[in-house]
Parts: sequence; C-alpha cells; structure tokens
Amino acid sequence: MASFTAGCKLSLLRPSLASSSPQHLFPSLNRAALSFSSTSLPSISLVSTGNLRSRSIVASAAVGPKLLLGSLTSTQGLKFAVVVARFNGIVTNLLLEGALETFRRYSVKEEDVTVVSVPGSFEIPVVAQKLGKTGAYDAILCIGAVIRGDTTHYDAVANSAASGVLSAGLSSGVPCIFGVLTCDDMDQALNRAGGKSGNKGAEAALTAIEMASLCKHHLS
Ligand SMILES: Nc1c(NC[C@H](O)[C@H](O)[C@H](O)CO)[nH]c(=O)[nH]c1=O
Ligand SMILES: CC(=O)[C@@H](O)COP(=O)(O)O
Repeated sequence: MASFTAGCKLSLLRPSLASSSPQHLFPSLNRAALSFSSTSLPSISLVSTGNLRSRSIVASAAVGPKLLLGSLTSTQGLKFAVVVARFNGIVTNLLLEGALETFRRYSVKEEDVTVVSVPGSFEIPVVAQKLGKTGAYDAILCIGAVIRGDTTHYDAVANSAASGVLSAGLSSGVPCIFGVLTCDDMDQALNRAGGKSGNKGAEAALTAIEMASLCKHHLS
C-alpha cells in the first residue's frame, strides 16, 4: 500500500500525478474500494474530485487514511435542481433530456428533481445561487447553450455563465455544476447534446450526483 509524507500535496510531490486515476497511482487499490465512500486505506489520505473521465487525486495531510469519493450508487434521498436556459432550446432540451435520463438511470426519484426554466444562460447563476441558498438541494445542475454569433455577445454570456455558476456554488456552498455548452456553431452544440460527442447534459448529471454525494455523505 502506498504511503506519503504527511503535509505534502501529491501534486507537489510529483505534479504529473495530480490528475492520474487512483488505480494508476496505487495499483493495489481495487475498484470496489474506489467506487464508494470512506473506505479506509492504510497509510494514505486521498481526496478525489472531478467527473468520471477526469478524477484528480491529492494526498491530504490533515485527515486520516480515508478516501473521500462521492458515490454514484447511493443516490437515495439526494435532491437536485436543474436550471435550464430556453435560449437555443433545441439544444438545451436535448441536454435536459440527457440529464433527466441519467438521474433516472442512477435511481434518483423524479420527485427529488426540480427543473427551473430561465430565459438564457446569463440568467442561470442568480437562480442557481438562490436555489442553493434554500438548502433544499444537494446539487444544482446548470444547463445552457451559448453559441457564437457575429458579435462579442457570445463571450460576455459564456464568461458570465461560467464565472456566475462558479460563484453561485461558492456563495451557497452547494455544488453548482456547469452544464453550459460554449460552441462555435449549432453543429458543435448538437454533437454534444446527444450527437457524436455524447450528451454533456448526461455527463453533467453524473457530476452532480457525485458531488451531491461527496458533500452530503462526507463533507457536511
Ligand atoms: N446568445 C446567447 C444567449 N443570450 C441571451 C442571454 O443569456 C440573456 O438571456 C440576455 O442577454 C438577457 O439577459 N443566451 C444563451 O443561453 N445562449 C446564447 O448563445
Ligand atoms: C444576441 C444574442 O443573444 C446572440 O445570439 C449573439 O448574436 P450576435 O453576436 O450575432 O449579435
């Protein structure tokens, strides 16, 4: 079993390892141990964040030998809000469908999901923040599609949505997940809304489940 010097971030010890998978870092950890909650791991402290494709691991000094990882299977009782922009609705409806299908697939009850409709992506953050501050939700999934036009309007909306969703999460203390596409054209957007590049709404819903579980089961 791997062991690290207390007080050192893994990324400081060896930066290239900071975004590696736990299995890569510690071949002796099996999948079962990694797939759920506070499994005791002798001689190492790990904190894992990120979605399924990009987990990042840091060794943590202060806590004991535990792996903190949100569960995708213990979804009972987790409550979600989805804030979805109507702008470019042909895309955002597909993203929303992907998200709701994922919640269903991971056994999140329909009555535990609230969908809130807003005009455009610019309006998402204030609503996400308000929802977060109600304390009624374990994660807020934000869905929108910003598509480049002729002017710089795109940059303003895309940047505001990104920093606004971040800020909503930080100020409310509830994970606010960024499921807002920022694309050069409609083709790019449709490809990411159930087309050949997958459905980013579905991916964002998985991130919401993991973060909700992490915060509710380990960090509250
Ligand atoms: N151009 C896009 C917008 N623009 C609308 C803004 O989000 C906002 O509703 C308006 O400025 C009023 O405050 N919204 C998107 O979601 N996607 C876009 O591509
Ligand atoms: C005005 C908008 O909301 C957006 O579609 C940007 O389009 P454009 O840059 O062509 O004005």
